[in-house]
Amino acid sequence: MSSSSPTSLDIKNQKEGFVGAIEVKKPILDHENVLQKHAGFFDLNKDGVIYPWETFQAMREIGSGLLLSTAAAVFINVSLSHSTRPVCFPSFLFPIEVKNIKFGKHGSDSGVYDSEGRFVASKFEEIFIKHAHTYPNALTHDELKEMIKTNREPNDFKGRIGGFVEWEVLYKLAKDKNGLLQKETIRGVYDGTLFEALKKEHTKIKNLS
Ligand code: HEM
Ligand SMILES: [Ca+2]
Repeated sequence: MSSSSPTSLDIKNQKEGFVGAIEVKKPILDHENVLQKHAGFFDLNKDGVIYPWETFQAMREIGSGLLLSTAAAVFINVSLSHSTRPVCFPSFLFPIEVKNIKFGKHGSDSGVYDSEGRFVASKFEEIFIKHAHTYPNALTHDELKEMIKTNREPNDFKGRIGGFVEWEVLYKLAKDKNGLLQKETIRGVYDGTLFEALKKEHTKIKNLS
C-alpha cells in the first residue's frame, strides 16, 4: 500500500524527479568535486580542456548575448589559463584545464567551494542566514550586493573583481521574474546543474520563436 504524502526517507532515496508534488534535486555529495562540474559544463567536447571558443559557445547556449559571451570568453580564459596549466610557458590559445580548476580559486569569495572545489554546505546556508533578509530562500539584488561587499578581502583587487563579475553575471542570467536570485538557482550554479537548466530553457525559447 502506498501512502499519498512522501516521507523524508522517500525523498532521500529518490535520485531526482518528483515525490508526490515535491521536486527532488540530486543532493550534492560531500566528496564530489563540484567546481570541476561547474567549469566542465563549458568544456563542450569533454576533452578536459576549455578553449575560449568553447566558453563563448557555452555562454551563448545558456542565453547570454554576443557581447557578454565574448567578454566572458576573454576574461575567464585569460585569467584562468595560466593558473590551471601544469607547464610554466603560457599558451596564447588560453586553454583552461578542468582537472586543475581548483587553482583558479580566488579570494573575496563566499567560501562555498573548499580549496579542492568541494561544496561546503554550512557556508552555503550562511549566505542565506546572513543576507536573505526579505525572503528566507532568495536574495534581492541589494542583498546580493551586500553579500559581495561582505566577502571582500583587503588588498585583493583580483579576487574582488572576480567575485563581483561572477555574481553579477549570475544575477543577469538567472534572476527570476521578480528580480530574485533563488536559493536553488545559487545551489545549481555551484554544481553546474543550473547551466544545464538554462541551456534547456534557452533551447526551448529558441525553438518556439
Ligand atoms: C555564466 C557563466 C558563469 C557564472 C554565472 C559563474 C558564476 C560563479 C559563481 C557565482 C561562483 C561562486 C563564487 C563564490 O562562491 O563567491 C563561481 C565560482 C567559480 N567559477 Fe564560475 N561562473 C561562470 C563560468 C565559469 C567558467 C567558464 C569557469 C572556468 C572555466 C568558472 C570558474 C570558476 C571558479 C574557478 C570559481 C571558484 C572561485 C572561488 O571560489 O574562489 N566559472 N562562478
Ligand atoms: Ca574542450
